[in-house]
Amino acid sequence: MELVNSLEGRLLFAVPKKGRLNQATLNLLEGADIQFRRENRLDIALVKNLPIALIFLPAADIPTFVGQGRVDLGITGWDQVKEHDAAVNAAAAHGGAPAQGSGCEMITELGFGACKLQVQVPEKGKYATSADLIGRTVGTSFVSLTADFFAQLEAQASGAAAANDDSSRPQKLQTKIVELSGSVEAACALGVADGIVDLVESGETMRAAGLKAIDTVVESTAVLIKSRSPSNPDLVDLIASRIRGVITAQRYVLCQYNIERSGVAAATKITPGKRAPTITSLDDGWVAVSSMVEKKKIALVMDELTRVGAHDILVLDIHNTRE
Ligand SMILES: Nc1ncnc2c1ncn2[C@@H]1O[C@H](COP(=O)(O)OP(=O)(O)OP(=O)(O)O)[C@@H](O)[C@H]1O
Ligand SMILES: O=P(O)(O)OC[C@H]1O[C@H](OP(=O)(O)OP(=O)(O)O)[C@H](O)[C@@H]1O
Repeated sequence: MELVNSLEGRLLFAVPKKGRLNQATLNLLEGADIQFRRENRLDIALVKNLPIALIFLPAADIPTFVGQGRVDLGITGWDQVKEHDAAVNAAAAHGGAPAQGSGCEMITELGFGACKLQVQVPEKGKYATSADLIGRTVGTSFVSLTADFFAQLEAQASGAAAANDDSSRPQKLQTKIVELSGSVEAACALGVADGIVDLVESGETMRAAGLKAIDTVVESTAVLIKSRSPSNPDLVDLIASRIRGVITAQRYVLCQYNIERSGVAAATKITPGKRAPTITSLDDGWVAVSSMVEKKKIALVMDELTRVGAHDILVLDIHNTRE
């Protein structure tokens, strides 16, 4: 109770308490110098160097807390935000109200937790397209997105205008959606469902279960989200800017090289930098160039730089950045 009282005046920031997004989120917080010590089993941690409290929650619940404005900021999967959105809109439609959305605003993608929510069916089974599953049973943890997806398919199949908003979800879906909380891939083999809607990253889980993907419902990455009216907008901006800086540092390396002035135009085409390269004059008509390069492209960039006459090419890790 004492800890709950000490939340007064602090920006509340929800982070995944376990699962796929937990470790990458903790690394991001460390990079953004958000210092805290989490007591054993406690789901609230006070940040030592900023007026922030971290709230450790399941990734699936974070859009609810942020959407209702109970928590100011959150990190979760875009799939979870869209699922919450779909659930809120379906509930509003059920009560006869217009779609109102989840109340979560995306600030930035975070560059980890990439996966796709996909329709999957047995590899050697009789279903080839998602439309073949209309009227059948589909297992998923994402019941609202799945219901919307099949509502659209059913509307298209019945010749009705494509349903773009959730309020046009038919009262009674022909397709039966079965809610499963995990190990969804087991549902087809065990006869619980004809197809599933589940997350795919490498595809290993899917293939091991003898399934194949036939459609994509949502493409997802981890995102930083905020509520519509956060308690301290300046602090939200500060955190967003620190986090963007860390993400950029993770994505880029600094490439430095020397080249004769006559080769600079060709070389800086290869390394244009994030904004522009830094060029410093050296003696004897040579220049030193320093430029940010995407980590995943650096080997090719070094090959090309060598080809246009660059020397002494160095690649340095970037610890942090700020725009
Ligand atoms: N294989 C994956 N690769 C990349 N990101 C994933 C993967 N699986 C899940 N995610 C992302 O991580 C989020 C949380 O999934 P995760 O399975 O870790 O949840 P969890 O909180 O541990 O819940 P559960 O108890 O249902 O497993 C997902 O919503 C998705 O955005
Ligand atoms: O395509 P892949 O790389 O194999 O990843 C996909 C799997 O990862 C997630 O599950 P997770 O392992 O987090 O456990 P869960 O099934 O308990 O949610 C997801 O639900 C899939 O099952």
